[in-house]
Amino acid sequence: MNQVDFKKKAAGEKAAEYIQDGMVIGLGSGSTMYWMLKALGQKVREGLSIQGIPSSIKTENWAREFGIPLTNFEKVNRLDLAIDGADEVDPHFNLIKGGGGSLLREKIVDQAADHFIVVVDDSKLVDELGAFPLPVEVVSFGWQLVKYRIEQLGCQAELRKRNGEVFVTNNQNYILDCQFNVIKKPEELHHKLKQMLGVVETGLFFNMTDRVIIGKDNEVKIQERS
Ligand SMILES: O=C[C@H](O)[C@H](O)[C@H](O)COP(=O)(O)O
Repeated sequence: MNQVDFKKKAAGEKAAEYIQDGMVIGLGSGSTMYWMLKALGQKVREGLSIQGIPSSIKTENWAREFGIPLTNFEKVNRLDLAIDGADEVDPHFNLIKGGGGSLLREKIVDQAADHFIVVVDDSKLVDELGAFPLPVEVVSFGWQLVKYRIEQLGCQAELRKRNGEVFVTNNQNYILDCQFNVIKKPEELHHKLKQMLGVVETGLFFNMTDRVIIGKDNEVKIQERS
């Protein structure tokens, strides 16, 4: 395991400690969450009684592999806690998410929770968002037009591809990765983007995070919303 994975593992395992008996948990996506899910699976085997709602097909598969009981929004309409990774975290707890393409389901799950914990390694901490290209989920029809309009806001947008093929989200949409370099006003940018027909959701998460658990070289640091 490399040093970054080690930090992700430490943050993910720490987050699992916040899960209490009887809770319904939002299960975020990504490689840091893998470690949280693995640790949670162990707790379930030891007798912890919880249910989770996964925010991606990959997370659902991992949760099943680790024996985590699952539920869905047909059965519950609020969650006690959501835990999720992030691609960037600024000092105000604004986030960029969606590096793995799961931002829409993540936002639905994370917003439904009473409390929201973010798990990251320390490379994700930034002074200002925007060096990481902002993922924006768009409908496939007319994506070129949406790309053109987004670029008028001052970024370079690129249709996400994986192995030469267009990347399709779990919701059958496309992702435009928008290189802004610096995002001065995340909330304002989010609203501008959401007004564009064809934009489904943005990877900007704000006013949601209560706690950030950060895996560092030899420790795990916890920052709480002040
Ligand atoms: O779509 C993916 C999610 O927003 C992830 O939570 C985010 O990309 C962080 O992933 P990782 O923990 O693998 O760096």
